[in-house]
Amino acid sequence: MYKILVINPGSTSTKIAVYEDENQRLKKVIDHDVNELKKFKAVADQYEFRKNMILQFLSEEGINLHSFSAIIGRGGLLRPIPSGTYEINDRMLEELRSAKYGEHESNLGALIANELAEQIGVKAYIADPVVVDEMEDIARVSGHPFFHRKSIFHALNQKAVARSLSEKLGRNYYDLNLIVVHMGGGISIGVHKKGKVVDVNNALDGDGPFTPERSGTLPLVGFIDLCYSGKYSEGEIRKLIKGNGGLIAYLGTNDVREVVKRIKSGDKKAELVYFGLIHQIVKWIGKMSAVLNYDVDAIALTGGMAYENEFLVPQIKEKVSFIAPVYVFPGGDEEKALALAALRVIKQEEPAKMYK
Ligand SMILES: Nc1ncnc2c1ncn2[C@@H]1O[C@H](COP(=O)(O)OP(=O)(O)O)[C@@H](O)[C@H]1O
Ligand SMILES: CCCC(=O)OP(=O)(O)O
Repeated sequence: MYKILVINPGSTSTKIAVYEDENQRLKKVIDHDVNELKKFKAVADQYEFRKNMILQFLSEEGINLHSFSAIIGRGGLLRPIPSGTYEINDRMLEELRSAKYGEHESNLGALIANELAEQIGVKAYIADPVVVDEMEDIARVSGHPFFHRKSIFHALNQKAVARSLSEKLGRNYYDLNLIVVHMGGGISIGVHKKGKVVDVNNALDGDGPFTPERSGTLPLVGFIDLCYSGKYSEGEIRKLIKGNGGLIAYLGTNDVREVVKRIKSGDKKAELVYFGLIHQIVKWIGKMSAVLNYDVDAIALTGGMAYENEFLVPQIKEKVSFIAPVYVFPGGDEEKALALAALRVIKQEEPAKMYK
């Protein structure tokens, strides 16, 4: 029996799971309050905070770190790479520590997994990091040669949910055209064309619908005016795109449950903003369906927001069901996907890829 520790840091939560072979024994989702995370200037500064939460969870559950056969973390911002399971190496660690390809909480997954694995002398891995790139060249054209559209998204959960959906449909993932909508701290809408994510919004860098904590695509000229207004530092402007954008900017919270509560108590501003967010998600589903010539076999809704059944799921279903049937995978399958990825490698069913 192999015992796997799964570490999944997201922008609004830390998820931890313990697997014994294919079976989930424990899982904990720790939601982070916006004000709690505000204390940290850079994502790397959250390292000890998030690591200690994981160690505290293990200690509360009476689990000895030495009992694990391997540790796997969510993979962060590296150079664009193919889907797969990667053994954590020095190059990867160095690039994540220095945020060479940018800052996101998923960068902490490999760093924490590596430190804990070293302590107990086992291997550490990541799988399907946020930089998995299967985009068609036509989707990279941005509108100006200075800029290229990039594939940065919830690759791990998008792939896991797409496979689960294919199974549910009794079809092969490589024969299907799917739209997968991951709605978490970031939101990505992926076009899965016969097993490849050929187009997706860059969920991190101001592209796509706004989110609980990101601005998504903004009106460009207004944005340039703001950059040159002298009112904001570069850091503040970057934060306005990621961290302090979206629901946080409008309503001061990244918690969709809190927004729903406010709407139900008659808060009209919360209603307008939240319905505006749903409106943007719907527009992106339509736009991405066009990439598939509207030949879409199914649409999947997933991520933490897909638990929201009062407004979000019904409104999206009402507006896009005519394109294809909508299936809901609340939360998603990230921890299971990570555990299975580690198991395939340690059982030698698949070789670990090397990040170069
Ligand atoms: N049961 C729920 N009902 C409504 N919204 C939820 C629920 N659980 C989580 N969310 C919302 O989902 C978002 C976080 O999604 P999640 O996939 O956990 O994100 P991340 O991995 O980026 O931290 C938050 O806005 C949170 O409020
Ligand atoms: C970096 C893209 C993936 C992403 O946005 O993840 P979170 O929703 O966990 O922030």
